[in-house]
Amino acid sequence: MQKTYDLNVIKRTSIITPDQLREEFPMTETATRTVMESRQEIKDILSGKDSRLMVIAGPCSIISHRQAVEYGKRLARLQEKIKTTIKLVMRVYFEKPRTNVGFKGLISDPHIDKKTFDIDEGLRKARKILMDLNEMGVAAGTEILSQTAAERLSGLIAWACIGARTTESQNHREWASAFSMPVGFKNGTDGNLDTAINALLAASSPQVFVGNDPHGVTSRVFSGGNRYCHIVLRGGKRPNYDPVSIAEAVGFLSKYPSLIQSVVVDCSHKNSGKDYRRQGEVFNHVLIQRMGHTNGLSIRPNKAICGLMLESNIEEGSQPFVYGETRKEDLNPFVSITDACIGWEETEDILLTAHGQLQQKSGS
Ligand SMILES: O=C[C@H](O)[C@H](O)COP(=O)(O)O
Ligand SMILES: C=C(OP(=O)(O)O)C(=O)O
Repeated sequence: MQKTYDLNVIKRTSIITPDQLREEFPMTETATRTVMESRQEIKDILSGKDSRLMVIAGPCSIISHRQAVEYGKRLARLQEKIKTTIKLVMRVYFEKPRTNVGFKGLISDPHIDKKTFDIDEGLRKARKILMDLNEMGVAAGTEILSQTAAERLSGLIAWACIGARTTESQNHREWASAFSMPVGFKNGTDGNLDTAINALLAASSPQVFVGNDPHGVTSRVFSGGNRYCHIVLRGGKRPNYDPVSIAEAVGFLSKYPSLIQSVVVDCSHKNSGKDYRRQGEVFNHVLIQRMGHTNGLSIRPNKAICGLMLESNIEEGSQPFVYGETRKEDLNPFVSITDACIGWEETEDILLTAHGQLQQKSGS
């Protein structure tokens, strides 16, 4: 018989199972504490029990252990200084959803050579980075793009995000309904809010879907529904961090009282017009909306704004990178090879200033 399937498959190789990876990098008490406490803090912020602001800050993509740990150390020191007003979560993004083609992140290609695609090594690197960050007390946030990564790493994640390109995907909504951590859904790439609201409705409901058990065996999964799914505004055809757009999102959410009524605003992507230098301006604009009347301006506080996201790296901007041509050894690990980011100094400045303002506001 002529073969009718797999005609475009060149080869298959097996990958490490969730159990095997967890055995190689077992949880520690400190890491467990970081994950569980951070998840609870984030849940409390989302539901309004904790009045602090959540800020998810970190590189567009993680490209090395050295970069992740160096950024994490700085974030941990900063967290100590601003912990009374801001809960920091580090962007630890190992999977990049591309508009068409390109580097898909450290898990897909840890040697960044467009040749080896050593996914086992990528998963090991990712788990080691997450272990080390959690050991340092840094809460990790990541985009979940594949079920494979979710099943192997989710125990180390405090906050997860479903990106603009996958918010409409039924599979991603199903996985989110089973996740143990709060999950943000971005609005669609065109700015569509319906997609994100439908995602929240689906992910907060119990679901039955096909997944894998800890040994990697295909199984039916029965999920309970995730009560802590929320919307992340990232702009689309136009930015959506202005008061009218945020009011529109909050108004839309209010039709579904069982959903989280707070929103997180991504200062990057289409909210900054993909110009990293504008992130600080977007951040401050949203902070004023959240705090309300400040410096003589008459603005009502918008408590529905519970979080902000910054794409920030150790050094600002991005570096020249041609996937498959630029050698990993020639890359500066502290500069982005995907979206351009603000640098550490600016990040620290934005967050310390915000802390000062929030402190002043709560004291007034
Ligand atoms: O945050 C990252 C990018 O915006 C996203 O992965 C899309 O990137 P691309 O349009 O360069 O493929
Ligand atoms: C890809 C990202 O964002 P978005 O889904 O909003 O494009 C990201 O945050 O890295």
